[in-house]
Amino acid sequence: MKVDGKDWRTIWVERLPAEGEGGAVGIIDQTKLPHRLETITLSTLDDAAVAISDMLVRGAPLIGATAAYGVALALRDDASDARLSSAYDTLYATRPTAVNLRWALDEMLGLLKPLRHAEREAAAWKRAGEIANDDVAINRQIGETGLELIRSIAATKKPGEKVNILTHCNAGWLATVDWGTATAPIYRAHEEGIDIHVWVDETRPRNQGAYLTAWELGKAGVDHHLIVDNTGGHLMQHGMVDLVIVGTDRTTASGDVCNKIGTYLKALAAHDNDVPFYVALPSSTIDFTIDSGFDIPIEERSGREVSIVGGITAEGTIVEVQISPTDTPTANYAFDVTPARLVTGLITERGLVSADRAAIAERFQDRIGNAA
Ligand SMILES: CSC[C@H]1O[C@H](OP(=O)(O)O)[C@H](O)[C@@H]1O
Repeated sequence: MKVDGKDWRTIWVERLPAEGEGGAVGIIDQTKLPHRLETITLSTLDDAAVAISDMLVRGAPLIGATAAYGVALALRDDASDARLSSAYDTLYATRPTAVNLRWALDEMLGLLKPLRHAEREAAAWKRAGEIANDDVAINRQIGETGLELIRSIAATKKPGEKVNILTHCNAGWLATVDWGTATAPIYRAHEEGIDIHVWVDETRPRNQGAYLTAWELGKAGVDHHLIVDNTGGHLMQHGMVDLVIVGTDRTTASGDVCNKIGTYLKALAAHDNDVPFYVALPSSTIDFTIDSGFDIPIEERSGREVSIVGGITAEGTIVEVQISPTDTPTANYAFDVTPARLVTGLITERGLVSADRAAIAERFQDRIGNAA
């Protein structure tokens, strides 16, 4: 995506492995946004694992791509079965909810295991690059699918009226290699000159909406307003939301959607106010091995994320402040599950799909066969 005239991806190859020197990838350090656009270099397996667990990179597709490169980085000096297995386990343990992590690691292991050790490192870098490039193409296609949805709503508007879209957390290009999932239709509609406006949920406690989505949309010139998480229901009651589009970290074979905490409450409000509630996702985010969303592991993160917020002072200093009493106990569930019955449809790289087992199976039959 363009930022101040420069094309960016969230992750890129800085150096392919050459004689005696290992490869390296660059990432945007998303913990520094929106006030600093900083990059860092990952040159080891542990660099990649920490980048995922500490959320320097986050978002299901980007987690998958980073893990794929993490496997490639791991094979620099040792491409043995034991090293491959330990790399898988190290990366798999970083975060439990986004299924793209498992999908990418299974892709890498399935490719590399049968190869001779001497062939593995180069093959890993090649496959990781394909996963990253495929993500960009798939998200672009998700954008085309969602664009038709937005276009159909725009056709019902009077001149000067905007299509109002609400999104939760960050399912933007920062959550993927590029384009995003929920934002891909937004960016395509913006490119097509459709008059859109986005309500951006701040998305406590890590504020991916305030820190990341607001930054993305601002840089892209998309009209938007940042709102506190509890505003969405009020807006929907007053006809101020035409469409909700969110991302997902794992969607089941029956269409249950696991996404950032608070998504379920938005879906309830949308259902109660007859607002279309869509989920944008690549098929790599569908877990074909489970039906119930309640079988998805829900990450619990440090309570520090609840009681402390980061920001910038008037002098431009990045600070963190404690918002609760220092001894206040906290609970920090990072995701929730929206049952398929509350999902209007899935915006995928293969078009719109109903959030039900039969429709998903029909559209992705070829993927089911490969499921673990
Ligand atoms: C396109 S996946 C975006 C998805 O990932 C976010 O979670 P996190 O920032 O914790 O990785 C959030 O659930 C987004 O909807």
